[in-house]
Amino acid sequence: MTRSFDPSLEKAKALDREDDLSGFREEFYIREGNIYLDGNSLGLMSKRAEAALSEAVAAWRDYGIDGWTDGKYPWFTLSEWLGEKTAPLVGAEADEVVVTGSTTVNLHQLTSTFYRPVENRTKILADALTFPSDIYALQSQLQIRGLDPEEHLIRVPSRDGHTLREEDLIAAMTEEVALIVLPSVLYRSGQLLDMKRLTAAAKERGIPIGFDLCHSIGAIPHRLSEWGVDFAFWCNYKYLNSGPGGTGGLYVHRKHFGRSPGLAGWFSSRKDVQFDMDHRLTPAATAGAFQIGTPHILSAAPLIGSLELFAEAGIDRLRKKSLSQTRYLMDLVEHELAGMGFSFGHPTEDERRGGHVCLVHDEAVRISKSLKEYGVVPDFRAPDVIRLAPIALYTSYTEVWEAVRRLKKIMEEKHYEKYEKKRGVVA
Ligand SMILES: Cc1ncc(COP(=O)(O)O)c(C=O)c1O
Ligand SMILES: Nc1c(O)cccc1C(=O)C[C@H](N)C(=O)O
Repeated sequence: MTRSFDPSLEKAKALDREDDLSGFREEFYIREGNIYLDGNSLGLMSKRAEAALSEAVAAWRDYGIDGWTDGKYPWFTLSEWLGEKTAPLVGAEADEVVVTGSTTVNLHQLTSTFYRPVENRTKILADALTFPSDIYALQSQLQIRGLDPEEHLIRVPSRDGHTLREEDLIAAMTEEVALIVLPSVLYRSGQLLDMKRLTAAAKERGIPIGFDLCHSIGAIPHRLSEWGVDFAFWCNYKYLNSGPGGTGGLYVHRKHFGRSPGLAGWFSSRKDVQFDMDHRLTPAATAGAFQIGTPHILSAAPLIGSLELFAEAGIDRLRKKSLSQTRYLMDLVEHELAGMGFSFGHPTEDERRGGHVCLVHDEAVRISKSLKEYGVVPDFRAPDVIRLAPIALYTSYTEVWEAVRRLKKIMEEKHYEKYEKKRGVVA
């Protein structure tokens, strides 16, 4: 915290007045009186996403089967078209990205494609803090190949339970490692890993490396092609606001174009020969080759509208505001909640934080429930984390200020003590 920090409401209002992105808030449906700080779990609906979904439904109504080739967004090429529009967000070329599948399915696809165990090089390198779905996917990939995950899946431990050290990850990149899969931003603590450094280290050792971008896409800029990242995968329903279960995305560096997909299907095909229906697959010479079956058009459609907003706002401006808002939130926490048992789960430097603030507290589960009753939507992640995500497209500084005011009241009045120390079904 700087000495000159001003915790007043007037300051929050002034920050809103100076904010050149504040107009984007009008694009979203925001529940009156509710402070939504959970856009890193499920982003809010924008009017453009809603319109794009309605347009897709109308195309189905109006064109029937011809919707595959006719209408404003022909379905046959929608996945590639959306990939092209997503590419600037991940720092890739247009044909290195495709919108398809889900995070977990895309990880299965990319592991099936890039994991090539040979002789003593059989291990997959991951970490102890990653999202469980990634671990389950990697464990099952090993099992399919008759390898014991206990022996072949390395999970680099955390020294403090919240963060990872790049040097520990690099030290684990041994000659036994055949594949590396890491998160860009850790889902619980919000730590941002140094993807450039990790990729360079993996390349030096000849190990393919991929990243789970669920908690960074739409929140921070990436330079995947330039860094030489081999592959990446993500969901579009968090910062990209594409709706619950919205179609995910993947990136494959162009040096791998021409590789056969580990999990093939007829949508892996080169478009011009797909309807020849030949039993020999001719994979697309782009990231499109890593699709499997018919695209989920209605689940992808909201992204058409969402990506327009990102093109207009620009990811660099969004990151700048996000850093300013998370810094403001951290300053308020330090100033207003000192001595109340809170600490930050992530490093505090800008270049090592993603888009959310991770508050660690022994009473996290009860405080989270209390916050919800007070109209602030956080999420709780067991055992002791409260995640708070101001979203640059729609959260105001005044809301951040008000959320901390309510949190302070909850702590002062010990309002959380009325709740059971037990998480909800979807926490
Ligand atoms: C980092 C991370 N990886 C994977 C997933 C799983 O994504 P999905 O359920 O869309 O496959 C999530 C969120 O659920 C996540 O946050
Ligand atoms: N995908 C989710 C869902 O279907 C229900 C509740 C939460 C989620 C999430 O996305 C959780 C999220 N991956 C996380 O960062 O914890």
